[in-house]
Amino acid sequence: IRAMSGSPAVSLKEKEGTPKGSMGSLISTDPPKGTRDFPPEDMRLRTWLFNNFREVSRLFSFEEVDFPLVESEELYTRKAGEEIVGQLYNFEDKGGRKVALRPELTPSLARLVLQKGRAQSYPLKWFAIGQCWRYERMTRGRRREHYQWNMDIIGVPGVEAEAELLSAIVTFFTKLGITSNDVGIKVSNRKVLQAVLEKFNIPVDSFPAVCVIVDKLEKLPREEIEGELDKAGVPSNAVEGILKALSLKSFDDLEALIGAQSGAVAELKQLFALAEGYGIQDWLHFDASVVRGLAYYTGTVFEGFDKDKKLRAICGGGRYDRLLSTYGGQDTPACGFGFGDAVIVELLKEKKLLPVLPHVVDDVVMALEDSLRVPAAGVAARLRSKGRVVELVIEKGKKMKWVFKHCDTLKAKRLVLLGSTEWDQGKVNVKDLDAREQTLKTVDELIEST
Ligand SMILES: CC(=O)Nc1cnc2ccccc2c1
Repeated sequence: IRAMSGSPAVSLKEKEGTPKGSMGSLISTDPPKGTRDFPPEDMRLRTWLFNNFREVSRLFSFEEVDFPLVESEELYTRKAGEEIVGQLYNFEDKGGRKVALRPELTPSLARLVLQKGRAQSYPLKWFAIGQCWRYERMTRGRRREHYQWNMDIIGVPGVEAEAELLSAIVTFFTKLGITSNDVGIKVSNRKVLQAVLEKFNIPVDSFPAVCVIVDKLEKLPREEIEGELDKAGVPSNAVEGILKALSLKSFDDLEALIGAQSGAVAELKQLFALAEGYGIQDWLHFDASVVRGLAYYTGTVFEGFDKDKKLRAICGGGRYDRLLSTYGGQDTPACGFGFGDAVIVELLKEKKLLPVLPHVVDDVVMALEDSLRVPAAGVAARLRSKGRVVELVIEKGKKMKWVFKHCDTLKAKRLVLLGSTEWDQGKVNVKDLDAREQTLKTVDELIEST
C-alpha cells in the first residue's frame, strides 16, 4: 500500500534509502509491535500445530467453540494483582463501552456457559483455539499476542475431569514425538495453600491474591515476595508456613502438614491413581510449588515444563469451581487448560521435531503457447474436480527449464504440457516426475488415470 504523496494519512518514517514508489515513500511493512505476520511457511507450521490441537480434542470427544476477540472489560477486572489483568489490552469503543482484547479464553468460555445456562446437558467438554492479547508497556520486547488452545470440562466436580485433561495434554505431546524424558507436568492443588492460610487464620478473600504472589516465587527475590505477602495482609509468621508448604515433595509430607483427611491429599492421590489407568504416570510429578498465576483456580493446578529447564511453562491449567459464580451465575464445577503456540515451537526446535512442510502440489499444468491457455484451464479444472492440487502456470513466457525447476520446488508429481503438435491430435504430454516417464494422453485418459 503506497501512502498517497502529499498529505500522507499515516505517519511516514522518512528514512533515507526508503524506496520511493510512484506514489511516495513506503509505509512501515512491519506488523504492530509485539505481533507477528504468518507468511506461507510460518502459516503451514501454525496450521500443522492447530490441526494437532484439533485432532487431540476430537479424540477426547470435545466440541469446538469460539467467541469474539473483543470482550467487555468486566470479564477480567479481577483484583488479585494478576499480571494478565495488569496488562489488559483495553480501550473505550466509539459507543463508550469499556472493552478489551481478550488476554485468555476461559472467561469467554464461562460467559458462554452462563449464556447457554442449563439448556446444555452437562458435562460440557469444549475446546477453542484463539488469539490472546496483552499490552506490556515496558519494551521487554515480549510478544503482545499468542494463540492458545484451551480444553475445558464444565460440570464434573471430581478429579476424573483433570485426569482427562492431563491425558489429552500427554496425547498431544506424544503425537508430536515428545516423550516424558523431554517434558513433565507438575501437579499440585491449591487446597494445600488454602489449608495453610486457614491454619494462620488468614481471611479467605486474600487467598487469590496470595496465590498470584506465591506464583512468582521462582521469578522474584524472596524479600520482594515477602513484601507483597505483607501488603496482602499475610502476617510474617505465616510466610514461613506458606513457603514450607510450597516446598513439600511428597504426599506423606503433605499429610504431615495438613492432615490425611485434607481434600488436597485425597484429590491428589486419586488423580495420580487415575493417571496410572491412562498410563501417563511417568509424565506427572507432584510439586507443591505449583500454584499458577491466575486468581480463579480453586483446586488442582498443573503446568507442563521442559526437563532441560530452558523454556517457560509450555501449558498450564487447573480447577476453577468459583469462576461462574463470580460472574453472578450458578456455582458450577469447571477445569481446563491453556496451551500457547510459542513455547511448544521452541521446544520442537530444541528437540529437532519441527516438521518439514513444503507447499506441495499434485499436478503442474502449462500451455506451451498462448493459444493453448484456454484448453489448459480446462485440463486444470477437470483435474481439480477430481481433487488434484493443481498449479496452473498463468505467467507468460515461461520455458521448459523454468517449469522443471518450478515442479521441483513444488515437489509436483506430474507435469502436464499442452503443445500444439500433440493438441492437434487431441493429446497432452504427461510427465510422471517420480517415475520419470512421459506419455501422450487424451484429456479423458489423463483424468481417468488420476
Ligand atoms: C511466549 C509468548 O509468546 N507468550 C505470550 C504472548 N502473548 C500473550 C498474550 C496474552 C497473554 C499471554 C501471552 C503470552
